[in-house]
Amino acid sequence: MKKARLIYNPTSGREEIRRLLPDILDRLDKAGIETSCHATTGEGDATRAAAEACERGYDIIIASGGDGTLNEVINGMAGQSHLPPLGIFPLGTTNDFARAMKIPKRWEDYCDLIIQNQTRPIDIGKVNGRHFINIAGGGSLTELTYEVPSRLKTMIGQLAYYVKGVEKMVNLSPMHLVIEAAGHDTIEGEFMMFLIANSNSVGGFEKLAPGAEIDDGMLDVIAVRKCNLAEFIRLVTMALRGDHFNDPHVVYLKTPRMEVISPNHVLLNLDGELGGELPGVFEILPQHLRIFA
Ligand SMILES: Nc1ncnc2c1ncn2[C@@H]1O[C@H](COP(=O)(O)OP(=O)(O)OP(=O)(O)O)[C@@H](O)[C@H]1O
Repeated sequence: MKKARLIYNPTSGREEIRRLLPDILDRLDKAGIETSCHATTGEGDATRAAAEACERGYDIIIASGGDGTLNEVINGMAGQSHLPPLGIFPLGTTNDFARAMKIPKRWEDYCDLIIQNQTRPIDIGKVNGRHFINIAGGGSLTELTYEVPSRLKTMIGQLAYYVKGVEKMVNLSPMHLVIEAAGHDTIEGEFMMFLIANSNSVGGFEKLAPGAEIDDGMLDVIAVRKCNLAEFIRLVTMALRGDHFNDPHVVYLKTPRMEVISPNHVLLNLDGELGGELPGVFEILPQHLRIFA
């Protein structure tokens, strides 16, 4: 019998996990996967629970929640000597990573993937001792993901981000950045935002970093040079179609390692959560984890 640890955020998304849990446990159990659960209690708890599950030698870890919960779980796992494969039930408001990995929406189908032990290796991003699985970024617009209150997300879902996004866009301000990426010349200037993608699905923009592959050992960097609000909105609409790469405001590069410094106070967003601030050394941990996908 295999042993799995299911770490779930009971408050994620529309709180569906409470209803699904007995059926998930039953399906796994019947297939020989004995699963115990840990319900998270607040910030940082999923990280502690995931680290403990590695230390206790579980065969499988499963994270249930949104991108925030997933980020906490991989932060508990990264660097552990015993690294079991990770399953993901994407039950948050935003599930960018699961979308990028084409994780089945039906929980039954995903249980079957776990039961069949279908895994693939994935890279993990790291900056200043913290990890991200999908995306890192900086600039005032990227702050919106942690400014949206959880209650509002439970009530109106993705719409909560659009409401806040419009509010933030009106107040966009540039920052000065020096970007030193391995294999590239130094880039310096005024920027509105920068994003560092590990997968190709970011904030619902599936064509933002089409070249980003989850296991290529590379970070895909997209930085937007200073522009006015009208130009920025035009860029966002171009990004929806994947046409933004030809715009002179957009810097795009691939690198395994990059240092970013700024004289401004720039907060970092890691998978939608607040993740410290610049300066930052971003690097990739190639094929560090295996996920069921
Ligand atoms: N019991 C809890 N009560 C309140 N907050 C919690 C609890 N457990 C975990 N959290 C916090 O909730 C945060 C966000 O959760 P999560 O990402 O799973 O889903 P979400 O809020 O639906 O939306 P999103 O996917 O957009 O982040 C986590 O980073 C975690 O710190």
